[in-house]
Amino acid sequence: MTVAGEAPYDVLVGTGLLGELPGLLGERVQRVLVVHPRALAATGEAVRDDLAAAGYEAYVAEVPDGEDAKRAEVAAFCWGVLGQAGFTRTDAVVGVGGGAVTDLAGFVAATWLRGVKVVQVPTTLLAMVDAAVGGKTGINTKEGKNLVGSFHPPAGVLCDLAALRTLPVNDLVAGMAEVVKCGFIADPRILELVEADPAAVRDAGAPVIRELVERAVQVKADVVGQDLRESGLREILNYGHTLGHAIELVERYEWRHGAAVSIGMVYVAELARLAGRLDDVVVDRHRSVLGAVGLPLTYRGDRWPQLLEGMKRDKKTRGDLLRFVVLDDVARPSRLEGPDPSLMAAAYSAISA
Ligand SMILES: NC(=O)c1ccc[n+]([C@@H]2O[C@H](COP(=O)([O-])OP(=O)(O)OC[C@H]3O[C@@H](n4cnc5c(N)ncnc54)[C@H](O)[C@@H]3O)[C@@H](O)[C@H]2O)c1
Ligand SMILES: O=C(O)C(=O)C[C@@H](O)[C@H](O)[C@H](O)COP(=O)(O)O
Ligand SMILES: [Zn+2]
Repeated sequence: MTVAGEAPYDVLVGTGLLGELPGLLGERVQRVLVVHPRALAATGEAVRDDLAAAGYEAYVAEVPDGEDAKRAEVAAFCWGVLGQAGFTRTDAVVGVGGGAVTDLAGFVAATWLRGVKVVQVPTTLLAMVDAAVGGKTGINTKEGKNLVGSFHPPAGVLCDLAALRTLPVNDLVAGMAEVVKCGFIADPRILELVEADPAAVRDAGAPVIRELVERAVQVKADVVGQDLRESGLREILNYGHTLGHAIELVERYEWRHGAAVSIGMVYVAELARLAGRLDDVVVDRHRSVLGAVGLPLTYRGDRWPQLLEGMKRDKKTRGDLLRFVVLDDVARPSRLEGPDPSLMAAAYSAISA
């Protein structure tokens, strides 16, 4: 499918797609840096070798696994490789990995010479349906998630479903949180598919995975195609992330993003219920769908002050005004601005373990 915008690009979903990479890189590219995590060293090197065989001057930058990749020091390491190899504005970066690496690779591409091309090759479910698509790039700081970054859309995205075969089940399940998010904010068919066979969605080889990926990517593409820079509509993709990112911060980035977002969605559903915006049936559906997939629904009850502090740094906050994406119903996202502190605390009590 194609993502609309100033420079439209394709997101390819299928198996055995790596041969499409030169086509997505386009005509003038001479040098390519493949950024990959340590866990995917063999894949990263194979992509580098394929590119070299196709005539590119190809390099690799091996970076740490998971959130450890999203640090300024790691971006600086990648800039060093680009500088040493003499990358110019017609050269390119390829991100091969999960969302942490595609966020980093996108950020490195966005900042090198003020912007060079990036093609994303996501290898986790979460990166396929969310992180690699849409051009949000970034790194963390000790104060919060993704606090440094830019909007830098890729030139193309290759979702090769074969990569999911080696993904640990807990990472597959974490990716399902963003898939379910797309179900709640825009495409209820996703919820029906998950509800019909929750066990299947924990199996990377199940046929339903492809439809779920395609549907979630379509939701994301529709949104970012209209609002790349998050001036309004795009905020709906942040459903569950206000508390979710605060949990990640409190947990020192040791939690999976999807697990934190799952709790964040249950929290904000409870908040919407308490604000009189969402009925019990939809709130309960959050718990049943996310729980059936194996995602967490509760969080420790003794962390409210830290979480509140973390939520103040959410990018949807304006001045002192906390803002949440809430649902008025399934597929009817809306905003809740500056909720009463007692309401926010009560919603926290409702999700406390
Ligand atoms: N830019 C966006 O729009 C956006 C959207 C959603 C999430 N994100 C970001 O994405 C990150 C989470 O991404 P994630 O869930 O993919 O986690 P991740 O990138 O941390 O990957 C999880 C683990 O799986 C390993 N891995 C990756 N592919 C593998 C494979 N095929 N087989 C075996 N192991 C593999 C990684 O090395 C890592 O250890 C967070 O930093 C989040 O903030 C960004
Ligand atoms: O693409 C978006 O926009 C999103 O909000 C998708 C989220 O799933 C993703 O985690 C994103 O990185 C969060 O962005 P942030 O602006 O809240 O840091
Ligand atoms: Zn997310």
